[in-house]
Amino acid sequence: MSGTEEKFSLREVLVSFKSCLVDDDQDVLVEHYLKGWKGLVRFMNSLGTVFSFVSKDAVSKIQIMENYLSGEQGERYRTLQSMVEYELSSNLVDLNKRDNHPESGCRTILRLHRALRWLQLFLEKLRTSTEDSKTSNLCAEAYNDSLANYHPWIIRKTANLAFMVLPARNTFFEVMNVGTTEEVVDMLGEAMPYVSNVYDFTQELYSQHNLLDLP
Ligand SMILES: CCCCCCCC/C=C\CCCCCCCC(=O)N[C@@H](COP(=O)(O)O)[C@H](O)/C=C/CCCCCCCCCCCCC
Repeated sequence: MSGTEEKFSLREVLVSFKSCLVDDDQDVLVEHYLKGWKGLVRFMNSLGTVFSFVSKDAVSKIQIMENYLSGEQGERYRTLQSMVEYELSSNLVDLNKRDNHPESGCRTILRLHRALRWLQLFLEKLRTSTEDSKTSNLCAEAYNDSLANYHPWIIRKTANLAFMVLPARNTFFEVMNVGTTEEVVDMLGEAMPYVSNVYDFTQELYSQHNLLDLP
């Protein structure tokens, strides 16, 4: 990582996912949701260029959402609930095939939401891992049980190859900039419920509106 880039901090990511839940966990602030993802992308960038195909995709999806947020209809994109209501009522979502609205907020968030399930599984595996656990195995298991179900063979293959160069658990924990292994494990335990609440809320919202299979 270059000296000018901000260092990853797991604490910051935790704060973002914590602060994106509002109205008694009944809504999610898009700005803070994206901030959480930006922090995670910073972490991934610090792991080297082998993950750049992943971070490029995440960055482009974050950018799509930031453009909506800073656009004329920005207020409609303030929360996930308001975004879904606005885009559906204005016919701005391609429901069956990509057509006039290939980059709707709803489909873009769905891609990140599916990745959040991977993150949830991966963080839990890291939290309960032992000293001899291999991060590459933990990451691959989490991926194959979640996001891989939505990816074509070539992406699954490339992702599984990239996982093989993930650093060892100790190094991985160091890059998180939290402190000792015990402190990392504690912080992961603290972070999990927030990530899960964000995931569960989004899943329920998308399920209610039949948005879980957007093309
Ligand atoms: C506490 C720190 C530990 C964990 C840190 C994790 C950092 C992860 C940061 C970002 C995660 C990646 C987010 C990827 C979003 C992927 C969205 C997606 O599924 N996109 C595909 C579909 O999009 P459309 O074509 O329909 O627009 C797209 O085709 C994907 C392309 C890229 C490949 C995605 C592979 C995903 C692997 C996820 C594991 C990342 C490994 C990071 C290792 C720490």
